[in-house]
Amino acid sequence: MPSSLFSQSIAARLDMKRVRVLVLGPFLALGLVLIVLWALVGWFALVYPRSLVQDLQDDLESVAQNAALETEVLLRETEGNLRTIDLLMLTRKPEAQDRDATVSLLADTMRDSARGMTDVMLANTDGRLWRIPSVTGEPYLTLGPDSFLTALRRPGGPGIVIGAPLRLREGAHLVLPMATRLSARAGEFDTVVAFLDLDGLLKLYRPRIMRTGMAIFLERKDGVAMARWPEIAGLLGRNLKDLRGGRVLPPDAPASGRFLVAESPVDGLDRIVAYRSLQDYPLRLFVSFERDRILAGYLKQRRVVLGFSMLVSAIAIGLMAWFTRVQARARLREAERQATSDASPMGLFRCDLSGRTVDANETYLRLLEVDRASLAWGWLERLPEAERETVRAQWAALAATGESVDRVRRLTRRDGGEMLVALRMRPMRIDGHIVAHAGTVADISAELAVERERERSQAVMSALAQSVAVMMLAVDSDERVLFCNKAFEQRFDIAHRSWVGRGAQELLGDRYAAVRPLILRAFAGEASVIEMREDDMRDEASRPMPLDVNADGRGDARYIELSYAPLLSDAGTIIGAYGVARDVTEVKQEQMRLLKASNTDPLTELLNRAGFSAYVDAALRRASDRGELVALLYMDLDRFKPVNDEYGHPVGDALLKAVAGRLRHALRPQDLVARLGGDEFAVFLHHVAKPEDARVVADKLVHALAMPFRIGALELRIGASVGFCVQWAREVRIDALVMQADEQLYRAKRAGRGQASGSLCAGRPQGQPG
Ligand SMILES: Nc1nc2c(ncn2[C@@H]2O[C@H](COP(=O)(O)OP(=O)(O)OP(=O)(O)O)[C@@H](O)[C@H]2O)c(=O)[nH]1
Repeated sequence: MPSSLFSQSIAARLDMKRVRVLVLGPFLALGLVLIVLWALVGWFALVYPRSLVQDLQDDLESVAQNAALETEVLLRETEGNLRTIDLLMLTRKPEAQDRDATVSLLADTMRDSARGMTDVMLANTDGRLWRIPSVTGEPYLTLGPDSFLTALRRPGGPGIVIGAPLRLREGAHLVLPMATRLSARAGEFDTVVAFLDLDGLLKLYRPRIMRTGMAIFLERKDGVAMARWPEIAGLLGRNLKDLRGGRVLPPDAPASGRFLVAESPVDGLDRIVAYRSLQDYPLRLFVSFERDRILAGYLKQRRVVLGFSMLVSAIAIGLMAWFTRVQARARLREAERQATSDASPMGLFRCDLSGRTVDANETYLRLLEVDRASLAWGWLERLPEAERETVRAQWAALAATGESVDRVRRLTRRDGGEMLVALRMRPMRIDGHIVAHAGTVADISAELAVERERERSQAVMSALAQSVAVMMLAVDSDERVLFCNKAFEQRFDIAHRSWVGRGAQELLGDRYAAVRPLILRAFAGEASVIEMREDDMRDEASRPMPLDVNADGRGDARYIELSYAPLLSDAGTIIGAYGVARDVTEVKQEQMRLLKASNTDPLTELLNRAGFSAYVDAALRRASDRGELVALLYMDLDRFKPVNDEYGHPVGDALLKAVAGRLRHALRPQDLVARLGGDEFAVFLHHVAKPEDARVVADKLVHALAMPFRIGALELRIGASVGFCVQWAREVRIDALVMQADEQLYRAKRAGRGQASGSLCAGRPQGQPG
């Protein structure tokens, strides 16, 4: 496997590991918390109660031991007292022992001073007991022959016996009898009995009861209840075996121990018990505690702990669900970021504060021909080897200072080709601290080539625009000047490039009004071309070039052709307008000269038939628009043919010229005069004030031509017949006018020549203003 692929797979594995840690980390942490929590809960639910019981049993055991010791001490003291009496009695006479003064003194002393001992008596074999001293001589108490004392008399029986609790008198405290055989019979007495005050014994126990629910119970090994605190009425003296569920430890049971009682026969409660056997007496001391009472506190705690644990678990599960959702969203965002980053036409990268690239998209890798394993400084391989270390040091310094980078670098491809790369980098800040850098890399080789090409073509275009004679102007959609060429600058006397940012109106001055409609049409997407006399551009509004009958195409008038078109962006949207203004005076003059030639009679330089027809058409339209009266006069020279015949055509031609001159002289400059052919002439009058004016003009012409003509040395007389008609321009067509005028001419000729005949129209037509 190639080393780069190998390290790439390691990098991928490391990346996956990082992702897994990030994804699973919170779940593992929460899972761990839950495991620890429930382990603690398990310990608390299963182990802790047992240890509670054990601790309690330890306590109970210690109480039992101490209480047993104290009981034993008390019993021993009592036994000691019994032995003392026994010894004393050995020294006394056997008669009337119960009244012996010394023994009585001793007994009294013991009653008063011995701990717990309330009385001492002597017993005979049939179970009757006498106090010491016996005041009455009568037995104080009768136990009967089968009392506990019988055990003393059994051969091999115990040296000392303890009887069941009894009352010496009705209503007196319970006492515990303890007896021993006298070493020597004293009369009928063979036994001395001491009575221990049970209350005194219980007083010993009471301080041991540390809490409610605790009990101390003294039991004789055969099962007889000897003492209990707290007291239970009717219990003492009874054998446990006789109670429900009662049970007695076997004689060979260990001297001490502990156990759980499911249900105590004494009070019917479940108890935890520790016991201790007295060493020298057949007694056991039980210390117990109500199981429910010790667990009550625990159970309350357990409810709290379980509730708390379930709450924590619910929160943890909720958190996990929330984490899952957050992570799903975050992963989706990350995947989206990754995909869009990879789809970006630009290389995107991030580098740390030491300048090492730590993340990049696919475009970056492809562009710089770097593989992910060598991401950190792989791009340096695109530089000449000699430069790499220097560039690396510079880059690291830039990254350390957090400087923004905007530069273009020339890099070498793996195949040896070159590319130009635009590099931009900016610091990433968190709370004002630079934590990393992010940037873009773009291959601008192609853009640069295009840009250079564009610059070149712009230079060419600009040079062309500056060198041509036509004026060029480009404005943006606010009519601010984007460009105007040298011809424009010169014509409008603007300093070079001083037009930058100025408004078209300011630049064009009084010509703006004429140009603006074209600019607006261009903004609307329409290209338009018009020709104007330059003088007219200064008028309020541009208007088409008027038909000037007398214009001869020469003179001072300059003509401009304006063409405007929309200025389009690369995207095809209109961003302004551009226009070209061309001086077309010479072309115009030539056009007018040709037009004039085609419309002019070369001999007389009057309009010919075609020219007359064209001009009359236009003049009639204009007159119609204005609601004017118009008149058409047809004229034929009288007796012209004889001049030709007599003096030749050149004289005839000269005469025709003279006629033309006289006609022009007789008419207003704006009246149209034409030679229709031969010796026929026509005159069109527009803006006739009243119909009769036409007759006046006709008569004036007849009169003008009746005057002799001087041609060279000749004086020639001819005349003219005129037919005319007058009509409201709005109501007549040209051919009708021609017909009428021709008819009237015919009439004038027939009437003897040298006169005018005409038809005048009726009054002003309806609806026509006066
Ligand atoms: N010199 C000259 N003569 C022309 C020209 N054109 C036409 N004519 C002549 O003009 C004459 C016109 O004829 P008419 O109108 O019958 O002659 P007229 O003598 O005026 O006759 P009335 O009109 O009846 O009086 C003809 O003899 C044509 O040859 C031209 O250009 N030059």
